[in-house]
Amino acid sequence: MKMAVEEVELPLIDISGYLNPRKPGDKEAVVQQVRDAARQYGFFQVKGHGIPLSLQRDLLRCMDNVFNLPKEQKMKMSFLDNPCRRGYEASGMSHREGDALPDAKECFFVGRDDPVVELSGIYGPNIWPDLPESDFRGPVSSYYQQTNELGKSLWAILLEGLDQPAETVAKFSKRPIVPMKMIRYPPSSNVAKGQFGIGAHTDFGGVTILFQQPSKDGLEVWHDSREEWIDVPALEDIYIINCGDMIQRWSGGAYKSARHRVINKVNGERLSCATFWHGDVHATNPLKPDDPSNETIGQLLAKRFGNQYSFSKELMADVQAAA
Ligand SMILES: O=C(O)CCC(=O)C(=O)O
Ligand SMILES: [Fe+2]
Repeated sequence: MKMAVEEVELPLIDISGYLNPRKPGDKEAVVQQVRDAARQYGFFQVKGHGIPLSLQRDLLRCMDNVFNLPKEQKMKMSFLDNPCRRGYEASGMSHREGDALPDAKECFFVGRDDPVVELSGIYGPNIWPDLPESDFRGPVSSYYQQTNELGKSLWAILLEGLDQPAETVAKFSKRPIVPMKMIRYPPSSNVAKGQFGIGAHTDFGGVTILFQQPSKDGLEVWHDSREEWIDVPALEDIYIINCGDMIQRWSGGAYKSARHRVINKVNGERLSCATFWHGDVHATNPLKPDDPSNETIGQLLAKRFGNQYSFSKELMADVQAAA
């Protein structure tokens, strides 16, 4: 393993100047910092994001509540039995190429809560654990809404950084696909040698909004030109934002989709929650509106998850037929 000569830190950007500008130039300053970070790292830390600390703490409590349910109760909510891949994923169920062992993490997925299943489960209802409203569904739903809004604002900032009007985001946010994944990593002492909390990967799509349990370090981001992993601290009220493969592709490589992984560094469990803001299923690259060969978000999604889920052929047919 290569030793770092000097510690590199991801840029920390206060985006409140964009969300609530007080004077001329506030928005532009944020756009510029985000553009630089997305170009250089594909990842950055964010404060001034507007998500209340009390809601973040509620979310942690809800994650504890669902993951502490008995194993049989969790397995009854298995995402493999759910038409929309919502619900529980047990430890050891996802395996990344090149890794000796499957990921140690367990997850719980929610998404847009639509009443009926559509498009092979791209849209549809969530599954909720049998817990009082205030111990899961209520706070999780509010948190989901808030990160949804934040995702849209971040997209607007990223688009402005590519000399697009912020309104361009409206072209692909009528009914955006926004899966949210709550994650629990086992204590480092329970993880086998060679096993990662989550193995090295890039995120598939648009903007990822990552919440980490304060002081539970573990995330590492690959820095291409330095050829080393950068440690990302888990700090209270600081979000980690990154660009997925679709953004890298759409921006012609201007913004990076960086590889990252999690090795739980602490002795206790580590909680995190990632919201993946992709966009409308039939939307194409808003930066090249006239390119007829552009794939839709739904097609890219079906392709990427082709080898992971059996439903994917059906999904591909559905997104094609409806396009
Ligand atoms: O838990 C984390 O800190 C990162 C999770 C992640 O990279 C993912 O779910 O794609
Ligand atoms: Fe990721």
